[in-house]
Amino acid sequence: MIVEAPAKLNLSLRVLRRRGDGFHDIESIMVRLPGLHDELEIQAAENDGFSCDAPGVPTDGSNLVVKALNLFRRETGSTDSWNIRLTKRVPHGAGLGGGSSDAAFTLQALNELSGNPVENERLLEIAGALGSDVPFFLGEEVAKVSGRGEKLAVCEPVPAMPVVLLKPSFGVSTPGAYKAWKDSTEIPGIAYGSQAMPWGDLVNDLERPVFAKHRMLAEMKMWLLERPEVNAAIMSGSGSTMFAVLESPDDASTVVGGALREVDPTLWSWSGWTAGVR
Ligand SMILES: C[C@@](CO)(OP(=O)(O)O)[C@H](O)COP(=O)(O)OP(=O)(O)OC[C@H]1O[C@@H](n2ccc(N)nc2=O)[C@H](O)[C@@H]1O
Ligand SMILES: Nc1ncnc2c1ncn2[C@@H]1O[C@H](COP(=O)(O)OP(=O)(O)O)[C@@H](O)[C@H]1O
Repeated sequence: MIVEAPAKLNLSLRVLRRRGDGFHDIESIMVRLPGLHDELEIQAAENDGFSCDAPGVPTDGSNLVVKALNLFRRETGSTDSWNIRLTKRVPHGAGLGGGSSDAAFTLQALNELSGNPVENERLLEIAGALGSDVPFFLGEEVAKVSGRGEKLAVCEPVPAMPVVLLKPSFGVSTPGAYKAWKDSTEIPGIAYGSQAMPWGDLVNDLERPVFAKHRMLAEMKMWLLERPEVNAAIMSGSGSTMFAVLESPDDASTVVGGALREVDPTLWSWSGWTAGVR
């Protein structure tokens, strides 16, 4: 079976409080990016096998795909062997949820290939044990999430938006971003406030700690906001991807070209649509 595991964007991300268990309560509107996805090839085999083509992504038991397989086995008591090949297209440490998506779609595919022994509700619980972002990928294309991110609620429809993604060569550690949130301060002159969109507000409370550590992300945001083609610009999740909502999809190459010339010639970029009603 070949499965596509799409990336996500956080259109809004509010950090409410630090909890006793070390996690933070959040509220976030998350959308899938249907055009940007990893690929998982999962086949029954004589012996277990796992490979991943991306340097820097672990291929041992710490890979979220392997963790998902192990949890699925523990849940079902199955001793079946699987060969899993992961082709990464979503950059990691990027705030795009690539690893979480891989985990969710591995769980879903294993369940399907095994004749659906695990009920949906339970699959969502297992997903939550793998990571706060994992349940989202088992739900709708757009959702309002809360708790540490594992509670899903149906969201008012969000229109699909043309976006460009710009990711510098470095990644950002999610635990590090949350840890620095409480005591972080704003850089003067940088716009952190909500950006009103017809469907709601675009905002990210993790910009404050992450920009304090990576000033170039704050500068990239301001550069994007100055472009006439850009309606709004914000960081996704804990970064390091910045995304811009465009006036028109035809503007993508102008914005990406300008960013490569004027901001960072090594930027990774992607343009396409978010999920939603077009
Ligand atoms: C910030 C977000 C926004 O969608 O995405 P990414 O930037 O990672 O894509 C998520 O909250 C990331 O979720 P996820 O990547 O699944 O995090 P987890 O594996 O559950 O947690 C990793 C670590 O991040 C911190 N963490 C995570 C989620 C949360 N609500 N509060 C936290 O404090 C904790 O220190 C935790 O040990
Ligand atoms: N299948 C996977 N894909 C990507 N990263 C993974 C995977 N499994 C484990 N990881 C580890 O998780 C880290 C965060 O990856 P990822 O979920 O893609 O980023 P983000 O938290 O920015 O959404 C990576 O740097 C890597 O070390």
